[in-house]
Amino acid sequence: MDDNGIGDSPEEPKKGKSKTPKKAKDSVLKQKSPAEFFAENKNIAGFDNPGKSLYTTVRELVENSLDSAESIKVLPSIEVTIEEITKMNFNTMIGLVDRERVDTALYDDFESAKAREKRLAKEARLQEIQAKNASLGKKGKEPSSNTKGPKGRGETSFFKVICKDNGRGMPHDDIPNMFGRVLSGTKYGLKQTRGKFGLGAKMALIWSKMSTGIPIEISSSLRGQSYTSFCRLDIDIHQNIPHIHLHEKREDKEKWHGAEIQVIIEGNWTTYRSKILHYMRQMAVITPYSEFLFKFISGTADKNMTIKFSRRTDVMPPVPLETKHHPSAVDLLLIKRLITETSKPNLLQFLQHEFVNISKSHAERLIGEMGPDFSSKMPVKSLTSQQIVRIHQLFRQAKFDDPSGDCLSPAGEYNLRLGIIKELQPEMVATYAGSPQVFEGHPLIVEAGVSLGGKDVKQGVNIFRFANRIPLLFEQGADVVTRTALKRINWNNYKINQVQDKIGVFVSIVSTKIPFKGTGKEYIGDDITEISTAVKTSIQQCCNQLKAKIMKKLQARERQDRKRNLTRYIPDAARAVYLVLEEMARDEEPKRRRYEGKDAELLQKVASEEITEMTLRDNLIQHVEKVDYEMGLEYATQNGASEEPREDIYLNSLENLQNFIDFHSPVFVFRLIP
Ligand SMILES: Nc1ncnc2c1ncn2[C@@H]1O[C@H](COP(=O)(O)OP(=O)(O)OP(=O)(O)O)[C@@H](O)[C@H]1O
Repeated sequence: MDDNGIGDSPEEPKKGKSKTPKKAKDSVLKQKSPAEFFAENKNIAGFDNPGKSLYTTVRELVENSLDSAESIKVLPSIEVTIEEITKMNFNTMIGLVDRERVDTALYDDFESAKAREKRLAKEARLQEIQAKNASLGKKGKEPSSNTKGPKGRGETSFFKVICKDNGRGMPHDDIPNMFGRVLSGTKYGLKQTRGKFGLGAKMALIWSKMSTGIPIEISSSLRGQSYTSFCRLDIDIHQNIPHIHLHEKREDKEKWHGAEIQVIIEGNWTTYRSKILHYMRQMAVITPYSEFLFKFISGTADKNMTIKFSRRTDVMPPVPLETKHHPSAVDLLLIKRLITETSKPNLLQFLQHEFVNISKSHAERLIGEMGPDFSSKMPVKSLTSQQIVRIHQLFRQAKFDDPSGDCLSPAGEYNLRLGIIKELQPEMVATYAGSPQVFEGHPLIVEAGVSLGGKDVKQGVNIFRFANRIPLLFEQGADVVTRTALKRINWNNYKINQVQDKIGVFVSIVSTKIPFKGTGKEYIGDDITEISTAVKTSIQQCCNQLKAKIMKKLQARERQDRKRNLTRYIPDAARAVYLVLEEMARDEEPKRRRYEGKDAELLQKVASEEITEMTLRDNLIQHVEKVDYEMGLEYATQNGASEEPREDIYLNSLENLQNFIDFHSPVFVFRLIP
């Protein structure tokens, strides 16, 4: 067996074992395996083109690593390396001799002399503009990739992607199926996880098979295991089974637990570099308890990069719990499956234990409602198809309490706020965690953050979307968060200027079922009222908090302006008043009006220069200070504060067994870890 696995013909599946039924000679009917289907329609899983495939591969591997570390409550430490492989190295890897081009015009990136001349002229013009901009201190646009050279697919090249984590690892015998059988995974239960379909890692493998033909390599070790599993495999697309090249146990010298996956694929770093970096950055925002080390290695030193996203907190959100189905969310097929799988002997226990929100007495009432053919003690496995339909109909019509959000693990306001502050350093930020909602029987929690100002934030609304703690970067326009933020929030109402202010909108949705459009997990549609309403409410709640702060700021500024204006007129006013008083004090006796009491005393003091222009000026300044202070106090009192403006702090409920306490305030969330 050679080392790279290419050209191996290991453990060929036995012929005639295919499940495809024999077909009549003239039949045109064909079957497709899931692997074949996804290989032919890889765009629906986010593998649209080489660049996007590189992005999706990184994403799938990182998300698996996070799921894995979080599942054993270990703070994730993840290393992602993308190594560019030149065509020559790639050919050497697979044992292909590099060949010089002979007929250059045969190639897609061939450039005629005329086209070359035109391109060079364009480049020269661009360079001139850039030099001009640079001399004026302006930041010019980066040249677009198509001005760099002749057109063509030449931009794409090969990459080794390695993702190493400190997670759970995988059982030795399960590895081939986990990576080499489409639609196999450990996350199918009713639980909030990033992975769901049992597809992502296999798609990376299918793409490597399609683009480079080099198998995937997996190293893994379970906690406390004395060896490391190593597996090199590819996939038999036609039969949807793993094609194992090497599967062995190796000595684990480091006592490491986790997984390291290596895949060699075609990709495009130039066009997807910023998306990949954005993804890593946003992942760091939503999982500040993780540590990521991202490396890009290439033959060109100035392209290389190492970015460390440090851990900002040691507290992870609690591990999401597996839950049972809600009666309103099951279909006939699912009820039948639950009946087949249940260990409960009778109908009463089946209803009571296999679903949420059905107590014993409730189950008895439901059975009574099903009719005389049903009884509590009847064996659940004896139910006929018609009887199951009756149960299904009743589940549809009866009312049940909503599922609770206890099984969910939202990012938490603390993490969200920490991430926003770390990432954007805004001038103001507000966060809000909504109460659990329900969509088709699945609990759902929406959390939001709205920030104003900050570094590297564009004017207008900047949207950051997360679902089950995955950043969503594509299909932004159609997403429920974008639509809600741009169309259903009247920013003016909150004293925020939608066009001029730098607004950051962060929305994180967690659920046991995120209704993504497509398997690519790129966006959540805008057609689910429960979700769009919850998103709108959460953003509005943040805006309300911001409005209070903005109003305070505006009022403070108004006060300052008023004070500044009054102070500006004091010297003129003091001089004018003093001149009048001086005139009055100097008037000759007969002409002089008689002044009495305080007036006479004042004029006397002016005449004796006990009161001068400066005295008036000082008194006016003191008066303005006094009025300003009184107005400030009055405002603070109106707003519920006695002396200094005060803000409420409250304690979170301790019921859900989290070993920390959050102090919430409009200006901060403070986490106390006992
Ligand atoms: N780094 C890892 N550590 C531990 N287990 C892993 C790792 N990567 C993959 N697995 C296992 O392999 C299974 C298949 O992974 P795959 O990415 O194909 O699907 P998924 O994560 O279950 O779902 P999705 O297609 O939605 O991402 C996972 O369910 C998990 O059990």
